[in-house]
Amino acid sequence: MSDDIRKGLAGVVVDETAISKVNPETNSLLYRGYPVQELAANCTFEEVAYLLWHGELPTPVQLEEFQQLERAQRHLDAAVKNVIDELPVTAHPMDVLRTAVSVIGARDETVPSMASPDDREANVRRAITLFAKIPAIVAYDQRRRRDEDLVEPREDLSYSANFLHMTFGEVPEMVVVDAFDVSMILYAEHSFNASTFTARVVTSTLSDLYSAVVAAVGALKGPLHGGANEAVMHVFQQIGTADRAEPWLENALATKQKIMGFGHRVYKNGDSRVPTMKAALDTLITHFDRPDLAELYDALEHAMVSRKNIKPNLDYPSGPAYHLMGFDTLMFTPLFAASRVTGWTAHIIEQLESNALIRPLSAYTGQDERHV
Ligand SMILES: CC(=O)SCCNC(=O)CCNC(=O)[C@H](O)C(C)(C)COP(=O)(O)OP(=O)(O)OC[C@H]1O[C@@H](n2cnc3c(N)ncnc32)[C@H](O)[C@@H]1OP(=O)(O)O
Ligand SMILES: O=C([O-])CC(=O)C(=O)O
Repeated sequence: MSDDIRKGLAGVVVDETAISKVNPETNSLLYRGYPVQELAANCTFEEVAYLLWHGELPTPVQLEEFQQLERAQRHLDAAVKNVIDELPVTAHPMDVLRTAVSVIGARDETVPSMASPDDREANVRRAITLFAKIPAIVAYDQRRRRDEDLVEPREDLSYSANFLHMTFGEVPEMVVVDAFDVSMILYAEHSFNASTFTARVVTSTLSDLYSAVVAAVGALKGPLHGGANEAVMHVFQQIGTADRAEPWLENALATKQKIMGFGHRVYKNGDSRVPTMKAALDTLITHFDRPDLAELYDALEHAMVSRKNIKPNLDYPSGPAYHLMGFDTLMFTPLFAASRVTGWTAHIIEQLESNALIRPLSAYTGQDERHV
């Protein structure tokens, strides 16, 4: 292969962004200049979503306005519910989410048939709509799989408390709500990752915001990206107990398996978000009295680091954290999507503000010219 080819675009800088900075040298992540750890410690997910779209944290008045807009749109529309009801429970929840977002987009009459690329305000409005409605879709999908009825949203609750209320029919203790909110903040944005880049490619053709988000959901589903948080839990279930982690890993590596929740395209020395999510997981482990899970987590991490020197990524602590919160394993990647829709839509808006069609070249390796 020619040296000019950068398989998987590894190491290629394709555009500028002012939304987030991933720095593997300092192992840091900034959203609009703020370290993500500081945002997780001091802000709510609603404030972080506002920051990603607008570039600044909201004033109290701006936050109030945003919350009113968001809380008023939290219900699941009948048309979307009917489409979900038609889908078999064998469908992966990411397929359900992808379909539901597509329905919301097709029903939004404000989407111009000929793209009007620079309508920032309309796109922020659409982003807030998806931000508000995705929790209802995800919560309802988990409930219908458990043969439970839909739970209506509550406007008096924060984003995270309401998400958990719609999923479980009650607001759990604050320690759970806080851990969930931290996970939403950490998952919100990560520069040109595969799903965000997908959204930017779709946007670059002057397609609409919903089409870009639908495509991004599809990209996030794969186990090399967002699907890894679900896969981590399957791995934990397969291994069972801490003493089995090392032999399990030996066998998995001998059969050339990728170990889910480990490794990263950009961070080669650990993921900047892991310590914060691991602290949230530890709080849940103490709260639910599950030292066995902590032992398994540590044993697999230790085995992987000693054997391959490959460190965990964010999906490694978030998988077991969502498990302890009570989510079904299949729902983990939609939770990632519920958060990342903020980053995706911020990038869609940024792409439109300085658009160039994304269309790379390829080196042809097929047949020389021939004739029929
Ligand atoms: C929030 C997120 O989306 S983070 C990513 C979530 N995805 C996962 O957890 C899936 C598991 N991880 C992986 O598959 C990879 O680490 C990726 C896809 C995330 C990154 O991959 P790349 O940057 O392409 O790394 P690359 O594949 O070049 O890996 C370099 C070497 O480390 C190995 N490696 C990397 N990650 C892993 C892993 N998780 N398990 C086993 N080996 C691994 C590769 O096999 C390769 O070895 P080789 O040189 O002997 O062939
Ligand atoms: O940046 C990446 O390639 C994957 C990732 O961690 C994310 O999207 O959060």
